[in-house]
Amino acid sequence: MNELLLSIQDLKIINRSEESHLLKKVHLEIKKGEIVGLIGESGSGKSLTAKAIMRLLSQDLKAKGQILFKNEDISKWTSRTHRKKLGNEIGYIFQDYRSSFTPYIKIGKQIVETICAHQKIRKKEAQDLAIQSLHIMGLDSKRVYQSYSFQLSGGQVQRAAIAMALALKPALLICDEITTALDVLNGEKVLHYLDQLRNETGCSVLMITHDLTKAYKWTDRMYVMQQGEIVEEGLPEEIRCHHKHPYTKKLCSCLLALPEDPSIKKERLVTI
Ligand SMILES: Nc1ncnc2c1ncn2[C@@H]1O[C@H](COP(=O)(O)OP(=O)(O)OP(=O)(O)O)[C@@H](O)[C@H]1O
Repeated sequence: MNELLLSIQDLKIINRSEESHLLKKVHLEIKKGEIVGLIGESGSGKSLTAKAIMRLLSQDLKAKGQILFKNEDISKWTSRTHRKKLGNEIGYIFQDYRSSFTPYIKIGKQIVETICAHQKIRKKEAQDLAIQSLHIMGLDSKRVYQSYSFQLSGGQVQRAAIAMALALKPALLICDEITTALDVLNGEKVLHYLDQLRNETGCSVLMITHDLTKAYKWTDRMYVMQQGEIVEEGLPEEIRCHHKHPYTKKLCSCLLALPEDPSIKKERLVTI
């Protein structure tokens, strides 16, 4: 678990038109096989960090600094290499999961096309892989395969989008708020599957979330972001119990209940 997969050093993102700094100084590292959490309030720069890793920033934004993936400077990738790496090596599950699918093409067809675009695989094998991935996500795989995205609930589309990203078994999976559209049970199932996938394939995960409880439970290490800067980094237990930054303290104090905290039940009993 020691080999470095991704290293972000001194990342700054500038809005060209306003000359404002959206990201000020971001340092972040992900080792092979690690699940790393990126937490912070809305607008703090979590998705911009993810888009910078994917080189998917809009034209009006300019990135400075260095991002190394498997020791390669991603800014030096040609467009062809970039296209090859996306999906295959770096998977992204968007916060806006509905945009993962074109509404007028069936889900199954889109997953198969994505698999075939990235892997040398026969269509039949890609179809089987698509069905299998949908099934693993707890979906009625055959029905979802034959459906258009507008025929499914938000949570079902979200899980189909996750299935599509996971089918490619990328080395790094960036998950941007992937459980927000899911109910508690399905959210837990998805995170459990991610953990299982990491154990089986050794892939790494960058888990962007507002949900501190989920980050505590499922990540190996966490970064806390505020107003375009990483203000704290540590193991989940360190962030939870020995945080140093006032912003982390504020975040943690908003938590009503954390699992495995024996004092919580007691307090609740007293209140009741
Ligand atoms: N294309 C853009 N042009 C100008 N500003 C942008 C652009 N994209 C994002 N921003 C701004 O950059 C800041 C960080 O946005 P980002 O989407 O990274 O936040 P976030 O931490 O992911 O928030 P949330 O949790 O709400 O998704 C915000 O103030 C946002 O308005």
